[in-house]
Amino acid sequence: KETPAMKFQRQHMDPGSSPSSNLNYCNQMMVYRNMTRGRCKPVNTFVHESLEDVQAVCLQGSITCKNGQSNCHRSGSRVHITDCRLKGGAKYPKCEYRTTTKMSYIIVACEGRPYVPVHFDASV
Ligand SMILES: Nc1ncnc2c1ncn2[C@@H]1O[C@H](C(=O)NS(=O)(=O)C[C@H]2[C@@H](O)[C@H](n3ccc(=O)[nH]c3=O)O[C@@H]2CO)[C@@H](O)[C@H]1O
Repeated sequence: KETPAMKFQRQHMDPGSSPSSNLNYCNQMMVYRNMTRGRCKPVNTFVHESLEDVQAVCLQGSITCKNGQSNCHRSGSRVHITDCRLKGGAKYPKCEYRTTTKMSYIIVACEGRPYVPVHFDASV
């Protein structure tokens, strides 16, 4: 059974690739990481930093999440991310994404013991 922490890593971690100028990055990765089954996930961010560095975000001060919980944390510095956003005309099962690579602070929600990222809240 996939744990929330494993799901976070499947959906949001991609330390292996440097921010890609590959415009097909999202079209490929959203399929590889199983976010286009049954529906096209509308928005998804991949983080191009080590797992350790992203897990360390949980050690930052607590802030309020979009859903009102207070178990969110913002990264201490900007990190390399790629935002995948479903294109306007895209119709399931043809999930077509716009790939945008940038440096941003990330906000994640953390839970459990060990206290690790389980949800990507936003990039700012
Ligand atoms: N505080 C919490 N503490 C613990 N758990 C919490 C908490 N909050 C939610 N969960 C849980 O997380 C799960 C989950 O999938 N939440 S999700 O909002 O749909 C994820 C968003 C994100 O994947 C993506 N997105 C969005 C923006 C962006 O820049 N980049 C980007 O990738 O879009 C998705 C929809 O927005 C769900 O089980 C919920 O219960």
